[in-house]
Formats: sequence, C-alpha cells, structure tokens
Amino acid sequence: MKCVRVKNIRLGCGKPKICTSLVGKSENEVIKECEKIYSMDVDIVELRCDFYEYIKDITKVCDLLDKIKKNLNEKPLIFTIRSKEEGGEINISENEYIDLYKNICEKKLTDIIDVELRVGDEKIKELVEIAHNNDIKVIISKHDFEKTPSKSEMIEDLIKMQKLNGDIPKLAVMPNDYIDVIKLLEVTSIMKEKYNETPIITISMGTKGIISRMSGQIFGSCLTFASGTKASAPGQIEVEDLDISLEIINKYYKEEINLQKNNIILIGFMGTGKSSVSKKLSEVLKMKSIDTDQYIERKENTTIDKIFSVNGEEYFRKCEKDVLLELSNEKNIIISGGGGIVIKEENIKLMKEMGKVILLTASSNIIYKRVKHSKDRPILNDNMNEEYISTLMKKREERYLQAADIIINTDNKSIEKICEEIINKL
Ligand SMILES: Nc1ncnc2c1ncn2[C@@H]1O[C@H](COP(=O)(O)OP(=O)(O)O)[C@@H](O)[C@H]1O
Ligand SMILES: O=C(O)C1=C[C@@H](OP(=O)(O)O)[C@@H](O)[C@H](O)C1
Ligand SMILES: [Mg+2]
Repeated sequence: MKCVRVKNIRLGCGKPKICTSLVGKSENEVIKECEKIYSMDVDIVELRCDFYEYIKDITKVCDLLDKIKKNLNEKPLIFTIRSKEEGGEINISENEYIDLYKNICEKKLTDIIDVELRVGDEKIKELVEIAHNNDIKVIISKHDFEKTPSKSEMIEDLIKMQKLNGDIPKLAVMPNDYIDVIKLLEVTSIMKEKYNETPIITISMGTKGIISRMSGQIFGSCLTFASGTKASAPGQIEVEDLDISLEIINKYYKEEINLQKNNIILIGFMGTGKSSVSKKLSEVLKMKSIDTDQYIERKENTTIDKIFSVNGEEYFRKCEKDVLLELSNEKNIIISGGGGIVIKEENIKLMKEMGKVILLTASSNIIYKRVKHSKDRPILNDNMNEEYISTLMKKREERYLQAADIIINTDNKSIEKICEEIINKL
C-alpha cells in the first residue's frame, strides 16, 4: 500500500496514527485545547470547525487556523466541517461550505481537509484539485450514526472515494450489534487485501465498536480518533489508553509487516563497517543497497564534509531524516545509515517500521584503526583519537540499542563473516 505522507507522519504504514479533535466554541477554548494536546502523544489534530462560533466568518476562521498552526508546530492539521446530516453541529449551505474549504486550501492553512462524500462528485473533484494544487491531502468521508450499511455498500462507498481521488477514504458507521462491528472490520480487511491503492480510515462507533479504534494495524485503518479534551464522536477513548492498545498490537504485529517488507537496515558507529557490509550483503543476497550518506551526497551534489562545513550538522540530520522518509515505502532493499542516524528519535521509529534493524558494533581501538586515515568524517576530523571515539560511542549507545533488532560485533571479523552472521540471524 502507498503511504500518505503529511509532514513527518506517514499514514498507512506501521502503527495507526492517533488524531484528536478540537471542539472548542471560541478561539480561547480552541487554543486552550491546543495547549493541552501539544504535550499528548497525538500524531494529528483535527479542527472540527462546525463547533466554532464564527464558522460563517471566513476571516475569523482563517485567523483561528493561523493561531492553531502556530500552537501545533509540527503536528499536521485536518480541517473539518461536519454537517448536521453526518453528526456535526452546523447547517451550512453548500456554497458556504465550498467557499470556506476553497479559501483555506488557497491560503494553505491546513495540511489535510475532510470533505463529505454527500457533497457530490463534481464539487468534490473541484475541492480535491484545489487541495492538491496547494499540497493539501484530502480525506473523503461518510458517516452513518444510525446503522451499519451492508458490506457491499460500504465497499462501494470507499472505492468511490478512491476514484474521486481522495487520498484517504473514511467511513464511520454505527453498529447495532457485534455482527455489525465484524462487518465493518471485514470491509476494512477486504479493502486492505483488494483495493489498497490508498490507506483508509474505518470506524465502528459507540462502545460496541471500540475494538475498531484499536485494531487498525491488523485490519487496515490508518488513523484512529481519541478524545483529547472531549470526545468528538461516540466511542472515543482517551489518548493514553488508545496508545497503550496500539503499542501492544504493534509490538507483536510489526514482525509480520517487517517480514513482508524484507528490508535490512544497518546502523552503528562510524567505522563499524555499515557501508562495506551493505555492499557485500547486496551481492550475496542480490538485493539493492542504498547508503544514506551516498544518497545525500548525490542529492545535494556535494560531499558530507562540505554539507557539515557549509550548512551545518542540523541540516545534514534533516537530510538523513528526509532520505529515510523517501525510502520508507521501499521493499527488499538494504539500507546503510550514517553513524548518527539514530540521533533523531523519529528515525528510530521509522527504521523499525521499515524492516530488520541490524546494529554493527566494534571496539573503539579497532574503529580508530579502521578510520584514522580517512578525511570523510567531519565529526572525527578534529577529534581523530580513540578516547573521543569511545566517549561519543558511549553517548550514543543507548540509541543504538533502542533501535537494534539484531546486534553483530565486528571485531576481527571479515566482511564476509559478518554477512554470514547477519544472514543466519535474519
Ligand atoms: N570488518 C572489517 N574488517 C576490517 N576492516 C573493515 C571492516 N569493516 C570495515 N572496515 C574498513 O573500515 C573502514 C570504514 O568502513 P565503512 O564500511 O565505511 O564503515 P561505516 O560505514 O560504518 O562508517 C573502511 O576502510 C573499511 O574498509
Ligand atoms: O556518526 C556520525 O555522526 C556520522 C557518520 C558518517 O557515516 P558513517 O557512520 O558511515 O561513517 C556520516 O553520516 C557523517 O560523517 C556523520
Ligand atoms: Mg558509511
């Protein structure tokens, strides 16, 4: 399945992402909610603009969005007007609805919009085009607060949303019994198996449907809504509780996903042999290999050393993160990272989602011998001694261990022997 990337979040890969909704009536209330959500483990925030007292005043809505964006910093934002017909708060005319969405897209005030399927094909197509032209992703949604429609009806709706070029179709339905919950989960699973051009969001609402909010990673729903400050729909549970359940499923389930992806990711301190092992492993396993340092040098058309001296280390770390995000949909490849790729916590998370992470280790005296004549490692250039290597290695050790699925010590071993050990442990 193709993942949908919004800022640093990838929808449709790994653990389902958690979204909470802002449901304040006044600007004050909304900003207070943002402040509270900021410290929570929430991946995405939705503004349920139908709750906002001045929804009909475009300038005020734009101002509000501007303030929310400043408060949320890097967290992606979904802009939603939920109509009364679909469980929302407001009756708004079609023209006002379209106008508001258009304005917000053109001003790039959100990262994602949620447009209701009931708006009609032509209007949706128009909004999707405007959103995409402004680099905004589109959720096309349908809600049924009364019942769970038939399986074929639900599948038809989701496929229709995909055909309308929605990036993420969303279906929320009400179960009247547990068979209804299972129907929704079956539809989700069928979509994952047969119609997986896009990630989808499915929800069986109410207390009966709670399992559907937790099981997205198994059946195939990429986003799950939790109550941050206040529930915005029936059945939402608290962020912390939801996160615990997602984490447990991820812990046992990611193995299956990683095996499907088949990627091998080599990490470790400078000079542990990541680049050399990756090249050899690529010949032996007949898998493509990509070295993030080389990839960055090619992309930036300069050397790592120059990037450090001209743009600084932080810029290089950003390049490293971007490379990983670019490679995150790849399958069957070997990636060798730079020694500092584990510094960013989000890289660790991403690498663990992408495949088996193999940590190469070596003693500092051996590393020193391997790298002492090289001038390619800016971090060591003025610190080329064993003591510095040992200190920095210790400083990073916890990160390496946190990321590793398999650990291979490389002291006094040939590259061939290291490859053999890796293959035996895969
Ligand atoms: N197992 C090993 N035995 C001997 N030399 C090695 C071994 N692994 C790497 N080297 C040498 O050490 C240097 C650094 O290796 P490299 O693959 O660039 O490491 P990294 O990518 O981890 O920094 C290279 O000159 C390489 O030939
Ligand atoms: O450890 C580090 O911070 C670095 C390691 C290098 O890669 P290697 O580990 O392949 O030498 C390279 O990414 C850069 O010089 C920074
Ligand atoms: Mg290397």
